[in-house]
Amino acid sequence: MLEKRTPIPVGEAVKKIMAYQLKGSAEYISINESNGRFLAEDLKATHDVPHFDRSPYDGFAVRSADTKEASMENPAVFEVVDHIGAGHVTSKNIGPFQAVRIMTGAQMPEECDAVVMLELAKAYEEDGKNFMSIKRSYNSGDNVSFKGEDAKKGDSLVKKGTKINPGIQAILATFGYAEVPVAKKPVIGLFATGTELLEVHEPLQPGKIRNSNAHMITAQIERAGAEVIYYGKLPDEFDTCFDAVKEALNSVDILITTGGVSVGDFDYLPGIYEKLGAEVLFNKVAMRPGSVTTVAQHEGKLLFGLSGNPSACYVGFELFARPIIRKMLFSEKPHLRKETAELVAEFPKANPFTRFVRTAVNYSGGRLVAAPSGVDKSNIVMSLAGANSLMILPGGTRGYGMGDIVEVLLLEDHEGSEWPW
Ligand SMILES: Nc1nc2c(c(=O)[nH]1)N[C@H]1C(S)=C(S)[C@@H](COP(=O)(O)OP(=O)(O)OC[C@H]3O[C@@H](n4cnc5c(N)ncnc54)[C@H](O)[C@@H]3O)O[C@H]1N2
Ligand code: MOO
Ligand SMILES: [Mg+2]
Repeated sequence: MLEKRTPIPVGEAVKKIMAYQLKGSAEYISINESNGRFLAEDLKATHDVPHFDRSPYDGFAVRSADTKEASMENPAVFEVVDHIGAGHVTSKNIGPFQAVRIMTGAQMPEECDAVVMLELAKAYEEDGKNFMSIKRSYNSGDNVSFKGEDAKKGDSLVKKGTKINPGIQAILATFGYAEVPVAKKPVIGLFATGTELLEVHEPLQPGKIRNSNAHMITAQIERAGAEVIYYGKLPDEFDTCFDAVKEALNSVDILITTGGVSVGDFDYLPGIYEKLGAEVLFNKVAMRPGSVTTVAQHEGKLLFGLSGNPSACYVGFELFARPIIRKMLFSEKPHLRKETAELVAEFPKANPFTRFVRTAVNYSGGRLVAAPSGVDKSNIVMSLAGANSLMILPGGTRGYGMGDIVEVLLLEDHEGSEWPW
């Protein structure tokens, strides 16, 4: 007899998954490989930056007290007793009315407390000695880049769980992280099920289609920050699928399958979970697409049975698999970021289910506007290409139209949200 499934709200389904404390772990990798990875520790300043006072200009380091009387009519004259570029430190003691020709980035001589830009000084030579004169006065600290101006030792800089970007690369290098503590990428196994599936290089045959889900989900897993082991496609045969799933579970943190999860005669995933003795957390969600998304837990591992229908598969991954992956990457905001946008399309028909419409959001005159990125059906592939977001249209008694303010979940954002439901 056909089993009756009870749909649960999206938020409840996500909560059940997040209750599984799949633990992330850390590893050290070369800074050269760390861009795009997720920090496994808070970053703190381990020393002042810069760690010495330095010149921010090419110019002359002076003692500001010696400049006090300088004016257009009465220039102050300095003997230039040394000449240093960045990386060099003067060994001279700088006395009254002496200066050091200093280049950007070079350490300030101890006695000097101001820098005159080259353009504002007149340099000349007399009797084999170097001099320069200035026509204005300087205050202590003028044109000095002070120790600790960029960061003070102990400052909190970047939070654990943040995705490493080019700016964070600069910080890591500044503090000498040749090896960077990052979250180990969770290992996600992937099977695409379906006797109808052809590999990407195979010519079309009657009744068969190319396996697009495997490539799509692989890219989604990578976008989420995890590592994928693609085990290939499986025919709709119970024993073959059961053995493959059981075996793969030994080597992965999470196992994702696509297809075979609904109520069809060749939809074997529900039977496979049962034979495994896995605990099914839910097998129906009150949403479209992706209503058949099923998640089970077996010996501390999660099994995601995503729909075979491409758009349903895509949405199921983003709402349910992405957050647990991000959690294993130490994110405090593992869910998709939610924003509001103005709808620039018509959805006149009321729908009983909450819909997640593949959407392109864009800025227009300072506002965020949302338009569907193609046909809104779960078996559609083409609308996925232009989707940078999922528009949430709650189920109810009315449709939605131009100008309505809707909520959107951003797919390519790196901030995330703590809990959008
Ligand atoms: N009687 C009912 N039939 C269906 C129901 C239902 O509630 N009662 N739910 C429908 C909904 S909603 C969805 S979504 C699909 C889910 O189907 P499955 O997850 O079991 O997936 P399959 O049956 O294996 O395939 C569905 C569809 O997707 C195509 N597919 C599968 N794998 C791939 C792939 N790797 N790449 C591209 N396309 C793929 C497959 O050929 C089918 O067309 O069930 C409805 N039916
Ligand atoms: O609900 Mo199915 O899971 O739309 O696509
Ligand atoms: Mg099916």
